[in-house]
Amino acid sequence: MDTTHKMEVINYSAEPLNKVFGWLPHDLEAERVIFFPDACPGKSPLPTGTVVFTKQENWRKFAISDCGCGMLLCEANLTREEFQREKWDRIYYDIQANKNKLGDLGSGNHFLDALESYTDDKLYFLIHTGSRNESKLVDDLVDQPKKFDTKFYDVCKWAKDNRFAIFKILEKYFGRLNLILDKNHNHFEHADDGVIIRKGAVKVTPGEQTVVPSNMNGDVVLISATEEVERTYHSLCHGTGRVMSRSEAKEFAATFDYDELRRRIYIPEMIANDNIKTDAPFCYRDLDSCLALIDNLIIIDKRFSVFAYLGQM
Ligand SMILES: Nc1nc2c(ncn2[C@@H]2O[C@H](COP(=O)(O)O)[C@@H](O)[C@H]2O)c(=O)[nH]1
Repeated sequence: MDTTHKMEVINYSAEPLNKVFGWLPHDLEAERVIFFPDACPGKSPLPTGTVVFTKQENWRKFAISDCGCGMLLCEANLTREEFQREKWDRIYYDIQANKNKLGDLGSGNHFLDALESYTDDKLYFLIHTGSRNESKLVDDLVDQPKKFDTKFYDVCKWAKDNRFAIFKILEKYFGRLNLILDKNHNHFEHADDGVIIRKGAVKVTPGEQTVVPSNMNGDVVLISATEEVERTYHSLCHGTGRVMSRSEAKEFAATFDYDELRRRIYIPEMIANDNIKTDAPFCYRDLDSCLALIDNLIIIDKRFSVFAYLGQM
């Protein structure tokens, strides 16, 4: 870390400041860094759940990895009772057939959930996926600003098209869907005299809605941003974040009750317990304690629970 560079830090996470600070790249020179409740280290240069405002010339190396990844929330013109497991199985095979092309959900933390609301009887879906291998196309361009920015926008467009390709597959089985929102949480934005990098964080203006999921067996909330998001470069978190690494999760998985999980949510049998062990519910933080940390930034509009899952395809 360049100790001569003064960096303002806002910590909305429950983690101690010295811990989250230690997750930042040693050569980052930021004016301001915001850690959200989902802050956690990952494979990318910046930790997940982070917003950075920097004037550093070579900032692009910090913006790479799963560029354009985001979440799409939509509503069916059907009731929850009209959901059919057979259709969910067929969606699994349709998505699997799209490996390495549009409509590829991918593995890791990416998922497709069927949701039910606590306040109405409608059927909802949440799609979380990104740019798959396309994202790597920007990695070698970090020292070529124009090419990097152009390719980055292309990759974000691909990631959005990817979510909409899955949306189309859902429509094939569940009829016309109404889009509620589609938000990219891995991107950059040129600002007046610097750049804002959002890693695992969405852009929101006051009054705008976004979605915060927690885990495959946890609740999801649709929230609106308050005026206070002016303080966070118009940003909010995109999840609750991991509490343990994938290797730690493998140890926990040995005693986890997958039968109980499968009784609570429908997971097609093609997805083995072993496949979901590093993304199982115990890997993630609790939703309500995360929301409490940002209660001045949000209004909760709607709450859902997950009742069917697809992932690790
Ligand atoms: N509803 C679900 N939420 C999930 C699932 N797996 C993870 N999560 C939450 O989403 C974010 C995704 O974050 P990312 O950093 O992996 O992009 C994560 O923070 C969890 O809170 C799931 O299967 N269903």
